Order: sequence, then structure tokens, then C-alpha cells
Amino acid sequence: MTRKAAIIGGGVIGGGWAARFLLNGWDVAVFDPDPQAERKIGEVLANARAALPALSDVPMPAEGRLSFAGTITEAVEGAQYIQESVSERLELKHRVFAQIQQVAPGVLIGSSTSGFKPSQLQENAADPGNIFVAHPFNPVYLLPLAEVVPSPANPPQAIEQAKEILREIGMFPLHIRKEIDAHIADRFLEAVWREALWLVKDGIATTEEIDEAIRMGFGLRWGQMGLFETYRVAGGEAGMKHFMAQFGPCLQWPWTKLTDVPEFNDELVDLIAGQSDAQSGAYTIRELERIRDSNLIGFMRALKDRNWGAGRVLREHDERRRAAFHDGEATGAPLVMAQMQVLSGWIDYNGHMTESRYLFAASETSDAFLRLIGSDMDYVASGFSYYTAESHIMHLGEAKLGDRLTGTLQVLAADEKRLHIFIRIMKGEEAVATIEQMLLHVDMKAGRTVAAGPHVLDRLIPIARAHQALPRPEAAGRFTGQRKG
Ligand SMILES: NC(=O)C1=CN([C@@H]2O[C@H](COP(=O)(O)OP(=O)(O)OC[C@H]3O[C@@H](n4cnc5c(N)ncnc54)[C@H](O)[C@@H]3O)[C@@H](O)[C@H]2O)C=CC1
Ligand SMILES: C[N+](C)(C)CC(=O)CC(=O)[O-]
Repeated sequence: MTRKAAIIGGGVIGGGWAARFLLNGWDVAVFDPDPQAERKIGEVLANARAALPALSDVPMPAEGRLSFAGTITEAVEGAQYIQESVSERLELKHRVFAQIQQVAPGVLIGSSTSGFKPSQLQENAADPGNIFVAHPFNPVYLLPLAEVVPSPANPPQAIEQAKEILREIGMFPLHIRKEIDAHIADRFLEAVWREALWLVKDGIATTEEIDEAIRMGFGLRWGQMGLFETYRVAGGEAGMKHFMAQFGPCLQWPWTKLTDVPEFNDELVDLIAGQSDAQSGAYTIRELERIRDSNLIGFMRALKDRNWGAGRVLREHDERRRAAFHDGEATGAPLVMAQMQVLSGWIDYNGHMTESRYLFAASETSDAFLRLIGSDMDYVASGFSYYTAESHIMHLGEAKLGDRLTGTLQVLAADEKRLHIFIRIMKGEEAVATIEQMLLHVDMKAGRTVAAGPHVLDRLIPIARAHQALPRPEAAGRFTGQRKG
């Protein structure tokens, strides 16, 4: 059953929420009085469509239906979840909650607020227990974090339900146990922001130099290990205790101005904005968004390969959808096992997807199938795995930058040791390549083929039997140079 989310406020953040819900199969109704809202959300959605699927190895659900409502009442009608993302003004947020709760009592309302505490949002509300903070990070359609902040007025089961909805759309709900102004992440970012403003104001560094200091060094570390794990490593073999003993006392030194705020006047704004224009003004904001998104995709995919940090969340999201998706796996149709998007690094000098990426696409597809039948990382850690013994790729069409590809898999034959598969790399209805492979089940320690474990065979054999009913692909068993027909 398709579910509906209402997004109240369709700016930078509301647009990101709308895209995340839509691409995860929810219908979305947006209310925003800005006459430009539809155009802006359309542009955010175009970026999201080009980006989010590239993080997924499981087919995304069919996109939900997007509508623009003329009133809050119309937007929230029939919604199972409401996300408020109006401008950061408390009295405006109160007004919006009052209107929502008049017509949608009992529905969960997450607020995107960066700074207000849930108890402030709940003041004078008809139903305070359903209003809580769900603070996302830009771009909402790619970054998994949502800080979920309840107040004592929120029943724990309402918060658990909200967290479950956020997980369903691929987010990482971080439950903040105690409400404070600006939650965790913005409190932290504000300290960094304040120092950066001082550095520019005092003429120590330009906006560009500060960005280089972050992106060439500690920003990369933070993105994969955060602060404490990074410093633990920096303590050397003695770890965190040594790190604290060595660097802790430095906090007493007058390095920072953390408690002091630079005067926020036109001069400071012009200084920062001028330097920022000089640094990045050659790009439009949409261009910068696309650069940011494709960098994030590369980074997050690397983390996904390592099942680490944000990459772990991506894998868990795939697993959820895979579980729902493979309910009918032995029904006798090629299995849709992987979904990919052609990224810029995949393009060769001929302007289309380079040949090695077809084998990559095939291994994404067969790896997903192996996980499905229980030959997963735990199985590999136990010393058993499938090795590919032979591959035959046929190139039938062209895949271009941004194309969405699907990897389907048909089992041609399987026994205790052998797995003979036929993979199609599909661009819509067209197969751009087929890859026929023979895999052998191996005892990795002994370095020889052995029968697969019973739990693997219990899953594999019924699928192989069901696939016997499928027409044998014409290309199966072809050899290089063979004439067609
Ligand atoms: N921009 C950011 O980096 C982040 C912002 N946030 C939070 O998200 C919320 C929204 O911020 P942005 O999207 O950045 O602002 P924005 O200015 O891009 O969007 C706010 C939108 O609210 C709309 N709006 C105003 N009154 C409304 C009403 N009565 N009903 C419906 N819509 C109304 C405006 O027309 C505008 O489109 C704020 O609470 C902010 O603190 C959270 C995370 C990051
Ligand atoms: C600047 N900001 C406080 C609105 C930023 C956030 O709330 C989170 C983010 O995306 O950095």
C-alpha cells in the first residue's frame, strides 16, 4: 500500500525531504505559499533522481506521486507522516502546527528545526505528544542523519514509530536523549562556524583557505570516523588516554575564541560573501549541488563497500528492501538483483560506459544473488565462497552517463559445487550487455572446490529449479566469434 507524507514548507530542506520520500515510494503532498516552490522542488527532485539511486544496489520502489496542495488542510489529508520545514521562526512554526493539528489529529509531525527544542515547538499545541524534532542534513535525499529529539511530552512509542518511518526511507535516526538548543550536530557546527568567521574577520584566512584546510585534511577523516575515533587513532598505540594526556591541556591555551562571537554586521557579511563569490561564483548553486552530490556518492559508495559509517546505513537500507523485494524469489522469473547508475568515472574516451564496468555491473548482480542464497560475508568469513571460473560478456548496446541500469540474473544450472548463471544488464527494456558466468564453490583454506553448505543449497536449488521453466537465453553457451543464427 502506498503511503503519503505531507511536507509543509518546500524550500531547501522541504524539497530534500519530498525527494527522499518520493524516491522511496511514498506519495508526497507539498504545501508552500511561495509561487516558485514547484519549480524549486522540481530542480531538487531532478538532482535527487540523478543521485540517490546510485547509492542503491537493490531496485528502488516505483516513485511515489508528487502533488502540490493549495492549503495545509489539503496537504495533510490522509497523510501518515508530516514533516514541517518552514522558515526558522518559532511563531510561524506554532501557527503551522495549530493548523495541522486542527485537521490531522494524531498524526506524527517531525520538525526540521535546526535550533528549537521540541518543548518550545510543543508550546500551546493541541497535541504536543505528536510534535518532535527530526533534524536532517542537507542534502536530505543523500545524507542519512536525522537527529530525532523528543521532549518528555512525547510518548516513547510515537518516537519509535517515527524512527521506524525514517529508517524505511533510508535515514539514520539518531535519538537525542536530552533536548538542548541546536541538538548535537548544530551545536558542534556552530563552534566551527564561529571560529571560521573569526579567522576571516581577523584576516587570518580566506573562505577558500578555510575550506581547503577542511577538505584536504580533517574533513575527510571526520566523514568516515568522526571525532573521537579519529583522535583515538591519533593517540598511537596508547590510544585515547595518551591522546587526552598529550593534547587535553592545550585547551587551556588561548587558541580559540569559542565563547566570543564576532560582531555580525554588514561589513562581516560583505567580507564573507565577497570571498565566497570569488572562491565559487563561477558555478551556479545547482552546479555546486551536483558536484557535491557526485562527490558524496563516490565517498558513500566507498564506505558502503567497507560496511562502515554511513555506508553501513546504505547496506541496511538495501537489506530491508531486498527482504521485501525477494518475497517471491522462486517464482520463475529472472531475479532483479542490482540497480546502478552510470557515473562519470565509468565513461571512457568513446563517451560511453567503459568495458570493465560491465564486469563490475555483473559482479554487483551476482554478489547480490550470492548474498540472497546465504553466501554472504559471514559465510565467507567461515572460509567458504564462490569463485568465478569463467565469464563471457556480450556488448549489445551503449550505456551513457547518468543511465540507470538494472542487473537481472537467471540461473541456468546449479549443483552442489557449480553455479551457472546468465546476467542481463538492462537499460529500461533494452539489454545493453549479457554476461554468462560459471562460478565454483570453494573451500578457501583448502584451495579446492567442495559442496556448498546445506543452507546455501536449500535456497539455491529451488531457484534453479524454478528457472528451468524460463526460456534458455539465445546467447547462453555462445563463444566469441560465433555467427548469429
Ligand atoms: N538549510 C539548511 O541547511 C538546513 C535547514 N534546516 C531547517 O529546515 C527548516 C527550513 O529551512 P530551509 O529549507 O533552509 O529554508 P528555506 O527558506 O529554503 O525554506 C523555507 C520555506 O518555508 C516556506 N514557508 C514559509 N511560511 C510557510 C507556511 N506558512 N507554510 C508553508 N511553507 C511556508 C517558505 O516559502 C520557504 O519555501 C528550518 O527550520 C531550518 O532550521 C535544517 C537542516 C539544514
Ligand atoms: C545552518 N544550519 C544550522 C541550518 C545547518 C543545519 O541545520 C544542518 C546542516 O545541514 O548542516
